[in-house]
Amino acid sequence: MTKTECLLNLQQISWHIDGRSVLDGVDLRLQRGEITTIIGPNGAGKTCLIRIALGLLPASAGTRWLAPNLRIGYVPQRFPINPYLPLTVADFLALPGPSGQASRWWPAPRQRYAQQDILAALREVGAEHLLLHPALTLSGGEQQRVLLARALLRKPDLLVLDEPVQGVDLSGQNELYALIRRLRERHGCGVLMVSHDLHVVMAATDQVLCLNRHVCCTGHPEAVSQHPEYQRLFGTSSSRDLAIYTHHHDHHHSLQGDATDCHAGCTHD
Ligand SMILES: Nc1ncnc2c1ncn2[C@@H]1O[C@H](COP(=O)(O)OP(=O)(O)OP(=O)(O)O)[C@@H](O)[C@H]1O
Repeated sequence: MTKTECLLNLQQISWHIDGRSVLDGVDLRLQRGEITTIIGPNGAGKTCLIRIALGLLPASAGTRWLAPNLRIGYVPQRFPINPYLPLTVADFLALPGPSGQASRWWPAPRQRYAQQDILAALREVGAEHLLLHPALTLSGGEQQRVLLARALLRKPDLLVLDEPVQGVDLSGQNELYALIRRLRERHGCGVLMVSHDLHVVMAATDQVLCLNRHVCCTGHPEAVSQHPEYQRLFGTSSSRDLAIYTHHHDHHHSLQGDATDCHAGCTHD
């Protein structure tokens, strides 16, 4: 595994619907081992961009490149379970998952997951105790852990999460982001996620892409929070409040995340 291995490269992606431009000329590049978070206001095109990255939505223009044989684990915004199906968490995780590409004529082949893999995935996300719970009665944070376990069963090179902390309280959000960081380290995967504001992701992400139909700004979260486009979208108070979430160090970052004035004794914590 190399740190600079590119997993996903979207170039000049545009998407139009009903004569309306939803995404316009968006670039996004993600490396193995890196966490990139897409932020932006409601309707900014975050979910559409994720769906284009996943290949679920064809772009109107631009190119999408994935590393060969890339395995993607996807954690959707909502729990994809029919309310009339009384599944336990174990039943849900045992549903066969795709194990290859769909062709024009045939759906993707599916694979069954072994019991020990299901248990290991649940253990990894701290949700082993939920094995026999009815899937539909889980809390927001429990649902996200179970969906993460499901994504891990694919042994992903790239984890894609659409608003993973939606409906989760603040301490639960911090726990979930810490879990995502641990999974990135343990599996050496890349992570692409959507979030609504930079506040909670500040300490959890390497790169931020601030989207509002086009890319407003992109780079290290600290640098993005100072960018005029970010402040115009989220207000200047939002970047002031970020100070409490910032990790402490004694140098600054460029938009690319490089330390601009790092000296021999400077520190990160
Ligand atoms: N299938 C579709 N048909 C028509 N319009 C669509 C379709 N899918 C998305 N849109 C529109 O595209 C825009 C961007 O939607 P998207 O779901 O990507 O926004 P978002 O940034 O994820 O928003 P939110 O933060 O509210 O989840 C919205 O105005 C939405 O109504």
